Amino acid sequence: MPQLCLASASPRRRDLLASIGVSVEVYPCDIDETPHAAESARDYVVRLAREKALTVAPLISLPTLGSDTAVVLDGKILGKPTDQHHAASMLKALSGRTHQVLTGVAVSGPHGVLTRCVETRVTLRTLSNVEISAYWHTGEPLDKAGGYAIQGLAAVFVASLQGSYSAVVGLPLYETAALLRQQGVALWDGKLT
Ligand SMILES: Cc1cn([C@H]2C[C@H](O)[C@@H](COP(=O)(O)OP(=O)(O)OP(=O)(O)O)O2)c(=O)[nH]c1=O
Repeated sequence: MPQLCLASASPRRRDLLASIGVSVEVYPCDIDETPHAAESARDYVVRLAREKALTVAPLISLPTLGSDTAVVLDGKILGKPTDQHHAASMLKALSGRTHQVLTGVAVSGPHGVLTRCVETRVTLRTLSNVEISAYWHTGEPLDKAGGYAIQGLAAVFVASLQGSYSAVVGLPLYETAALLRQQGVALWDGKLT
């Protein structure tokens, strides 16, 4: 029996929830992800997480989770790369520097919509043009914010991380578990705490 509806097409989010024992029913939802004028990156990821959850919530009688992950450099949101040139320009900008990864999570349920925003700081080592080009041809950057996947081949680029590794992959598990408990979703540690 599913415990939660996951309003997401991301296999990473489903796998992360499975890793803490939460079974989900997946309802992918496609919303407009254009940032609003003068919207902060934190407001942006929380708004999208909330919109994803609320688009799907009326369709199913389970608590519903939406999430959004954005890579932010110097206050600018870097989305998913549209082509090789775009991916290369993002990785060149991130090379040798520290950026933020912001992940918004929203869980709708009996207590309304509860949200969190988790910030992680990631430092990439200096990347050569040859590496950036070779990385594009692995196919990994295409559906990832900022054009890299920390859980994949790009792990060799990541010099350090401060914050939540799972949030960078798409869902901050510690904070998500707290939201799920507040909405009455039973987690494996529920009777032990
Ligand atoms: C930085 C980084 C991002 N990502 C992913 C997480 C997110 O899935 C994706 C950012 O896009 P999102 O719009 O957050 O999510 P999505 O389009 O994959 O799924 P949905 O909107 O249906 O929920 O980038 C990684 O997998 N690894 C990384 O290291």
